[in-house]
Amino acid sequence: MSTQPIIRFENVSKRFGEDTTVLDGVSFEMERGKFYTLLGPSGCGKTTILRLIAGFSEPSEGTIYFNGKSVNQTPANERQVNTVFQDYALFPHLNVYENVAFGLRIKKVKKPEVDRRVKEALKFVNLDGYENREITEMSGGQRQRVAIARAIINDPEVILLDEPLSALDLKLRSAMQYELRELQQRLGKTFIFVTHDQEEALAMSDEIFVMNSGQIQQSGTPIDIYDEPINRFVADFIGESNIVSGVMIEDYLVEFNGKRFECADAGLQPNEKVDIVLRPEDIEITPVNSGKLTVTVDTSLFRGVHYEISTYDQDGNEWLVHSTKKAEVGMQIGLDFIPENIHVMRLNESEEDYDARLEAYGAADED
Ligand SMILES: Nc1ncnc2c1ncn2[C@@H]1O[C@H](COP(=O)(O)OP(=O)(O)OP(=O)(O)O)[C@@H](O)[C@H]1O
Repeated sequence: MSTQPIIRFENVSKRFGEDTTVLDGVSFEMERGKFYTLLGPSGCGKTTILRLIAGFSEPSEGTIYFNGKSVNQTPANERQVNTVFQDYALFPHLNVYENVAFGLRIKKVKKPEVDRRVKEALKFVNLDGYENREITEMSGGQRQRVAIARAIINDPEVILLDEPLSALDLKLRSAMQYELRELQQRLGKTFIFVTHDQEEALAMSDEIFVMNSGQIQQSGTPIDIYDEPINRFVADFIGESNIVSGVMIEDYLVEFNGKRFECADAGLQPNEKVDIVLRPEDIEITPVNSGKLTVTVDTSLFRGVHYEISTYDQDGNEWLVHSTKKAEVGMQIGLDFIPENIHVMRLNESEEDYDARLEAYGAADED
């Protein structure tokens, strides 16, 4: 099997008119058989990337490759791609069988083969026996599965999913997250999933592309992105964080909150201004005299596994802590953290420079 990326974007931009740049020189590669998630706030360009891959839209600049060949001139119906839309775009006047068979009917596939493939696709999504049901009689989760059966029936190499879970209630949504992931692994196809829900992205993906304003800010495994965010935007978007400004005094020594702390980062300029991230679950509560910072407890909420404790320091900055220890509101406490959990971020570092620096200094591997 080919080892080249199944999809490659090379400097792809998308503009509408003179003033609207929706994608700005985006480059990435996607491997066969992986679950990718495009994650970012509303309007950052996620759907635009899906539309370009599907061939519903053309790049203003740059090249899109499938299996190493440019598809800039390839019409949508000749691409090895199928899309599951947010509202599933099922035909309400057709039953389950006819909805799933639709793509094969268009291709004039013979009846016995249509029968066989529809049955197979429905079995795959655990809907065998539902052939004659009307779409209007199916629940949200079942409709989702019909949409997936319809998407896989032509055996595409890539399946695009544009916020397919956003219409479902919370409980069904997490069940479907699990189901989709499991289905992708059974199928072994490349899935490209769009969401603005970071927990969903972390739970489901092999790789996440975090997007903002038409650019990919960072790509990597959920753990990489959570543990080593490249900048303030990614740190803030992926999970709750304490983010403060600081100064890198020298390799492995950083200053914030008026104090100096040992850290695991290196390869920056002496006295370079940086942003610091400390995750709430990486902070320990201690007595005042043994903490690295002294704070006052503002609120404390019990969240089942841990307390979510909001505190503030002498300058009024908030420090959020997740701890199994209880802390009384109004009390002064100490906060402790290990050097490896102080994440230092350069203010404007490109992903390539960032990756090269981590490789050179091994900061990511020390904990
Ligand atoms: N045909 C168009 N003409 C002008 N602007 C457009 C057009 N299509 C999309 N846009 C703009 O492109 C930007 C990106 O849109 P896109 O749908 O890719 O975002 P998104 O990240 O998928 O957002 P959401 O999560 O809200 O769906 C938006 O600001 C949108 O208004």
